Amino acid sequence: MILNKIKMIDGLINVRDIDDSIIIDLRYATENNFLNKKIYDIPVCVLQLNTALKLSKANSFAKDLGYRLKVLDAYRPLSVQKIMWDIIKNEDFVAPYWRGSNHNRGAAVDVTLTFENGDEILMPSDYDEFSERASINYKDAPTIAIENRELLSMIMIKAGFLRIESEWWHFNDSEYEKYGLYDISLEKFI
Ligand SMILES: C[C@@H](N)C(=O)N[C@H](C)C(=O)O
Ligand SMILES: [Zn+2]
Repeated sequence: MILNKIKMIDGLINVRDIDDSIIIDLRYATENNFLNKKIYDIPVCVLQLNTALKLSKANSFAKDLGYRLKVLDAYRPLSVQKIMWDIIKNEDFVAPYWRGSNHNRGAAVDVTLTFENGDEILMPSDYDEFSERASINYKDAPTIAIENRELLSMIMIKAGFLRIESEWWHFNDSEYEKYGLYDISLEKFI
């Protein structure tokens, strides 16, 4: 990887430029999401360079254990945060656009784990299932699902991320405060 050859805008880069072994399935670039609406024009996974390097490290840890990381969301332009907020308007599930989300900084990722063949492992809830089952404290799920949730958390924390209480799939870069909120279109990164 030659870092000075990578296209970078405000510290943000295309994750594919540093690691092509991470599975990327940006759900908001499809209709397979809680809005049933495609709100990203193109499926480009963008993060702050240092956040992307941490994610790559997490993917290596996962591979050492026989798994792979699958990214469900990464950098989200601020104007898309407003679209989401206008539909949901519930701070438990969507950060208000005037405060911004760590996704708008390119310093948060939504991830799960897959087996080596790419099949997702069982978790206590679906992605973006906004219920008590999404909480990292939810205990009334099959033991294997709880173990899988904790394995994902162990991998991400070891790589430099922090978890949040309400969503098992969401991880903030521990250094998210270094970054601003951006409204750069995903197309700029291809
Ligand atoms: C919408 C959901 N995937 C999400 O990202 N929620 C958090 C709270 C956010 O908007 O930052
Ligand atoms: Zn998230």
